Amino acid sequence: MQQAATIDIASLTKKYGDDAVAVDAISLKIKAGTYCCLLGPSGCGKTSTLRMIAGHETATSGDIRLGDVVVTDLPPAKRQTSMMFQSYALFPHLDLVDNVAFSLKMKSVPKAERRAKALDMLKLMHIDQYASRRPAQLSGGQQQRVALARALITSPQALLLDEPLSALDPFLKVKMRQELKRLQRELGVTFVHVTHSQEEAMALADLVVVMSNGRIEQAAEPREIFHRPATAFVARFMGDHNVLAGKVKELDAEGALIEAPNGASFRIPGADHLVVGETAEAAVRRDRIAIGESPTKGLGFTGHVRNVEYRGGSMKVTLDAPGVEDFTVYAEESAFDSAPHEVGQAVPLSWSLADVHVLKPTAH
Ligand SMILES: Nc1ncnc2c1ncn2[C@@H]1O[C@H](COP(=O)(O)OP(=O)(O)OP(=O)(O)O)[C@@H](O)[C@H]1O
Repeated sequence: MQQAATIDIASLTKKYGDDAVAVDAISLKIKAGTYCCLLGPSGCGKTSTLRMIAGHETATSGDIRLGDVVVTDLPPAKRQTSMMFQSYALFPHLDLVDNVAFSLKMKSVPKAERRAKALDMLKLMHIDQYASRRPAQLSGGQQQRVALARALITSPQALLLDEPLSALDPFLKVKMRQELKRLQRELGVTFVHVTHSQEEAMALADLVVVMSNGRIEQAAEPREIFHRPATAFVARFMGDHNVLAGKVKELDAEGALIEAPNGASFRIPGADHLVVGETAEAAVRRDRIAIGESPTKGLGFTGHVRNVEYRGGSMKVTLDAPGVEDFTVYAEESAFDSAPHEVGQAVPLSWSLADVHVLKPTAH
């Protein structure tokens, strides 16, 4: 059984050249035995962060600790981490046992011992029956299991995975996702997994780290990210909220009234950082909005239906209104069917104040 280590990242920065800041002074603690997903759109800095943890990229400034050891300037082989690459990077001319045993060979572990250990790892990944095959004789999912076995054979304290599921078809993706979770649970090792898929991060992670523009927007458990997105970026990126934005017009005991451009106004709950005259943002869950019920003042508006899509079990209704961009409602299928709405139709939308969540100002 591997020993897990806490990964402690302090003010870590990566610059490529003089002005391209890929990772901008991020700090993050990933406790030992955590399944952590680094999530964000292309170019947000997640791979650079992972590669700095692995030692495949140098840090421009800041520190990385693995357990009690500052590893920032150590070469990859000295870090007790192991990385699994997107391309699997298997040796085509070696059978599975030799592929998996390769790093032990580099460490001069005797042949019988390294082959026995490789076979154990293939058993752990449920592919020992193919031990004498070469990678080309395996499916994509099986090749990935070999790559995982190879990454785990050195008993790393942390396993680093760069988009490990992106090459698989959707069915296999879900199956391998369950395998990764099982493996992490059984081994108890710290996993850091880079993905651009919200669904993948929500399904796998104990800790989801949402990144944008080289910074961390929010690091929290999946349910916290879903129910309480910290910023407008997280609310929009996770895709289950609408963001309402405008200037604070009035503050009272119950909250605030914000005025969106073009005159629409909305009520939001109170928050310490709200100041009259300054910009405020709030999120409303897409599945908590009623279509067809006239709103209480400030808790809804009248929108024009722009598009209706079937999602299976619910409809995705996109609406436009002055001062409101890209407003989306997930309407339960039978409710929608009992009062269907056509494209172009004007419909009242409403929600309750309890379903409005105030967002923090975005960090940049
Ligand atoms: N070797 C490099 N030289 C110069 N710029 C780089 C290099 N590697 C990455 N970058 C830049 O740094 C930024 C962050 O890249 P990074 O690969 O870390 O992002 P990412 O979130 O992993 O993106 P993706 O999901 O597309 O892989 C991007 O703007 C990218 O263009």
